[in-house]
Amino acid sequence: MGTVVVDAAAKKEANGSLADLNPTVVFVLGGPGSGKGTQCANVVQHFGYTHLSAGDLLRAEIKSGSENGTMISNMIKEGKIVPSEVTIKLLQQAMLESGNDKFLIDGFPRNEENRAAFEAVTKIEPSFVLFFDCSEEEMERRLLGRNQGREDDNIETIRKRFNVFLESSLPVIEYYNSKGKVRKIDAGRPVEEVYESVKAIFAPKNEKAD
Ligand SMILES: Nc1ncnc2c1ncn2[C@@H]1O[C@H](COP(=O)(O)OP(=O)(O)O)[C@@H](O)[C@H]1O
Ligand SMILES: Nc1ccn([C@@H]2O[C@H](COP(=O)(O)OP(=O)(O)O)[C@@H](O)[C@H]2O)c(=O)n1
Repeated sequence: MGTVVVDAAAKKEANGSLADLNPTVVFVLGGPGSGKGTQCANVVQHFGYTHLSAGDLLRAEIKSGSENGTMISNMIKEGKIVPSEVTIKLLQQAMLESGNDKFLIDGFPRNEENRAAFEAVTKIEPSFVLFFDCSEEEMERRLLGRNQGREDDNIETIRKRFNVFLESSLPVIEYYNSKGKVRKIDAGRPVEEVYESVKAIFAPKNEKAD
């Protein structure tokens, strides 16, 4: 009971401060292994955004020994999407702690529940949505070669993640597309070529970025 009260108070405080911040948010979406994290690192270097990967925040939460750790770990091993409440809280905290007001939110929202809950809780609308479009064949090759020791980068979980992407995440991209917010990138090319396209979206016209 005590925990619930503390959580509600923390949530209220986080929302108040986030609303004051009026942050710029870009959602970075695409299938597993499409290169979201790789390209976000480039954007951070050149355009001053803070990169928040929902997956990284969830993995850090497991490592921190949080009471949700086991549940999150089991969901990630199954390629399932963790309840929005958990992920949104981590995103809100990370945004407030960053000291920045420009964010690349990577791998979120991954389903309709994520999308609607984030909008309802934070009142934040993304400026636009970067969509890394890549074939499953290429994504599978990249995930199997990623070598980060991730428990979900095995062929069985990869197939489950692809299904979740098709069934739950693509509809979110379609939703934003209907609002004219999607910037689609052909992510099947080499890293440097993909970045050229990404850069063109962030760089103000007639100005050069490194
Ligand atoms: N354009 C690319 N061509 C080839 N390999 C890539 C490319 N972009 C990323 N990779 C590699 O593919 C793997 C998955 O990329 P990552 O950025 O982690 O994807 P995501 O964040 O979408 O899951 C990593 O090992 C990364 O080095
Ligand atoms: N919004 C999110 C993002 C990730 N996740 C979980 O974290 C896993 C890994 O996501 P990730 O974004 O780090 O990695 P990729 O699947 O994109 O390679 C997903 O398969 C989900 O189990 C989630 O539950 N909710």
